Amino acid sequence: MSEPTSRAAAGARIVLKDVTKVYPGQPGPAVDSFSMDIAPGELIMFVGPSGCGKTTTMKMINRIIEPTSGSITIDGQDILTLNPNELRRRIGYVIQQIGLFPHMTIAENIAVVPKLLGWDRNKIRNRVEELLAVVELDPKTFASRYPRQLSGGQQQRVGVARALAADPPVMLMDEPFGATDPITREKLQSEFLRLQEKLSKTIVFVTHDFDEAVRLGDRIAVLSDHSSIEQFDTPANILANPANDYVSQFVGHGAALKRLGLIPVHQASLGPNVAVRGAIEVSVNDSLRDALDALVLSGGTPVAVLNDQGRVVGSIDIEKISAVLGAEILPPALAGGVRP
Ligand SMILES: Nc1ncnc2c1ncn2[C@@H]1O[C@H](COP(=O)(O)OP(=O)(O)OP(=O)(O)O)[C@@H](O)[C@H]1O
Repeated sequence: MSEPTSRAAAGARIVLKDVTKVYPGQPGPAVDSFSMDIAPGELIMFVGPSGCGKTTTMKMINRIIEPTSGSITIDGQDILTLNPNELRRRIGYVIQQIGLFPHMTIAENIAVVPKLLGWDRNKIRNRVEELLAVVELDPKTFASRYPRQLSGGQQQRVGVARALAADPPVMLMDEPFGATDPITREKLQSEFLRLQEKLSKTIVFVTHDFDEAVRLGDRIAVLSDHSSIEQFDTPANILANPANDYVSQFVGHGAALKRLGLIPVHQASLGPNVAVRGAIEVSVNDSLRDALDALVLSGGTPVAVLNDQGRVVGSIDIEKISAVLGAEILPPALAGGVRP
């Protein structure tokens, strides 16, 4: 198991120790002795098949489900000693079904927790406007609309804004983008990543989708039945070294390509400058997967790499990409096949 990833953070540390849940009348535990240490500001993905216990594990953190045994602390405080309502106000919660109140406007939906906390009207209004802007919905257009007057993706953004309203240190997200189409989903994921860069919440995020876990997670917990942790590590480490066959199955095909998607071009040692021809070029901040795409389009000819100012700072070819991953990833025949 890897060390928690470091990120200067506003979030809280969450420690689960031997947490078990046995539902009444069930022969075995849904979650069996689950332990995990989550650092402040980490974005942790729970990924696993339907029924393995992801949601049950997550919902014990805000006590929507009460643990049968074990302990959960947030910044050292045992959650069982806190009033559940107070606990839930300190934890943002976003679910796939969104759960906006249909008879309330968007502004009123976002204001639910601040109102419970007794904020004054001005403070609430300012916060609502700020949050709508954060999730890229124009307050003038959207504040007074009702949920049914928004698209699914827009409603999901409101769900995120509502969970952020009281600036909780912890967020729990249960398949939040699961019901959206692939394009909206990718957009919401990118927005969410940008947001997390700024906010550094501690986030537990449940998904079925391993690619989503790779894209978003600081660390991924691959879970099997009873919430058993098969591997808990960074996306790059899981892709490079799946712990067992179960994890390999989850990673699926194309592990090398997925890894390339995580590594920026500037981590490769670049070749000599080449002239920019047409649109086939990449930025130092693009991923090596983008660079590979560009190389396919260029027919294997080295592709120019541009810096933030648009100046050519070098070139990239298949061998430079392969060198970053390690020689074993691309078989020599393939690497040789596209050599210019
Ligand atoms: N209220 C309940 N009473 C009895 N059994 C339950 C209850 N809720 C969940 N379970 C069972 O506990 C196990 C774990 O369920 P859980 O919802 O945590 O899984 P999951 O991994 O989140 O699944 P999914 O991805 O389908 O949401 C399942 O076998 C499920 O049938």
